[in-house]
Amino acid sequence: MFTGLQHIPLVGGGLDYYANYLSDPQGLFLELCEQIPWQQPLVKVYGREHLTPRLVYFVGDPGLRYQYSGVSHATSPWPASLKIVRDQLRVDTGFEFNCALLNYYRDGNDSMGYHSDDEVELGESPCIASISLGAERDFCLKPKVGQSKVQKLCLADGSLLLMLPPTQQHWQHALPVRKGVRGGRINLTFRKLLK
Ligand SMILES: O=C(O)CCC(=O)C(=O)O
Ligand SMILES: [Fe+2]
Repeated sequence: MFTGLQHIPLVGGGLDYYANYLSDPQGLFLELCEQIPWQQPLVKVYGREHLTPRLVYFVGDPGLRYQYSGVSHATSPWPASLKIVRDQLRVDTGFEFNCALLNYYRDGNDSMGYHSDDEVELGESPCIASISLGAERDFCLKPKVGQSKVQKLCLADGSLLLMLPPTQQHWQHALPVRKGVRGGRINLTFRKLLK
C-alpha cells in the first residue's frame, strides 16, 4: 500500500519510516502555517528563562492536559485537517492517538534538544507518530546508555516516522540546528495520553 516503507531496527526499539505518507504535504503546511495561532513559550534552563527555539501548539480531544516546556497545557480543538490525519493513522498503523504536539521550525536555526517522549501520562511504552512537512531536516537518535552510534535520518516533506515501543524507554531523539536550512518545517507528533 505504501511506497518507501523502511524499517530501522534499534536495540530496544525500532522505527518505521514512510517517505511519502501524505498526498498533499504542501497544502497542509501552508494551511497550518497560516491558521495555527503558534506560541513560543518560555522555558527555564539551569534557572534562566529562554524562549523555546521553535513555535509550538497543542491539539487533541477535549479534556486532556499535557506538560511541555515545564507548563501544563490544555488541548485546543483539532483542526479538521489534522483530525483526518489522526483517523487515517489509526487505520494505517493500528495505533490510536488522542492528541498532537505541533512544532514549527521557522528555519534551520530552530531546533529541539535531546529528549525522550516518556512522560508518565503517555504510559509505559508509547508509540509516537511523527509527520514532517516542509524543509527536510536531520533527526538524530542516541541510546540513553551504552556506546551505540548516533543514528541519523533525514525526514522528508510528507513523511511519517513511527517510533515504535519501547524506543522511548531506551533512546533519546533531537532535531539539531542546521544553519544552512532556509525553509520552514512543521512537525506533528501524534500521541496517546492516558486519562
Ligand atoms: O521535529 C521533530 O521531528 C521531533 C519532534 C519531537 O521530538 C517532539 O515533538 O517530541
Ligand atoms: Fe520527541
